[in-house]
Amino acid sequence: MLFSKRLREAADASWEASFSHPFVTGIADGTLPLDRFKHYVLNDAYYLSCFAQVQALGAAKATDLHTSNRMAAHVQGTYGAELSLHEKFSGMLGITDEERSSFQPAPTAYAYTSHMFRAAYTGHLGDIIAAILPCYWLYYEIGERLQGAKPDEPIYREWIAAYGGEWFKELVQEQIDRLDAIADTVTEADRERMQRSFLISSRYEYLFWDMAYKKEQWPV
Ligand SMILES: Cc1ncc(C[n+]2csc(CCO)c2C)c(N)n1
Repeated sequence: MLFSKRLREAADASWEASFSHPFVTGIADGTLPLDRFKHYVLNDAYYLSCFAQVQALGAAKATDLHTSNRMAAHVQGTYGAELSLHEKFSGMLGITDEERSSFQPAPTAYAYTSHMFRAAYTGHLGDIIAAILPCYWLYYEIGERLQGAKPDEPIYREWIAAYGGEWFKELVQEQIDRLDAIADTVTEADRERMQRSFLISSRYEYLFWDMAYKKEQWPV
């Protein structure tokens, strides 16, 4: 069985929990209150800037020039996503420069990005791909599921459109193929560590919706 298939099956319960989380279903039917989406956007901007750094560490840890180049190209893709997130959604949601500059990540955003940095600094490229793949792949599956949805709220229609489409599918498949190729060359202990990391990221993806839905803050 392909390593990626083994991971996808192991993560199924937490992915199903993401699909049915009220934040996700609330985007699809347009009932999600905008203040919760704004909490998501602010934390996601922080998440994306860390994600790009982790991808760049992947470029540095790659052992051939082609892979370094592709990982660096993915950094640029994340930058593009971050820019449109800031530009489109900040205007639509009335996020001010002050709000952005004084923003501090909520506990879950901080913990999830710390998990990815841990994989990046302590592991090899396979550990990095394992930690960042749920981000690509889960959003692709959510994008597919939400394609038929036409919420009244234009922001949510934009969000749904961002994760549908062929360009995104190709990026996701590229990282899945990269993970499977690396998995063939490493030890079983490496594969087990990569699987654990993939599962932790999958659980954090669920917690990220929950963080936004509950407008999670630091307790003190
Ligand atoms: C918490 C969280 N998880 C996943 C994504 C989606 N995402 C972020 S970067 C990237 C790769 C290239 O753009 C993808 C798919 C998100 N935005 N926020």
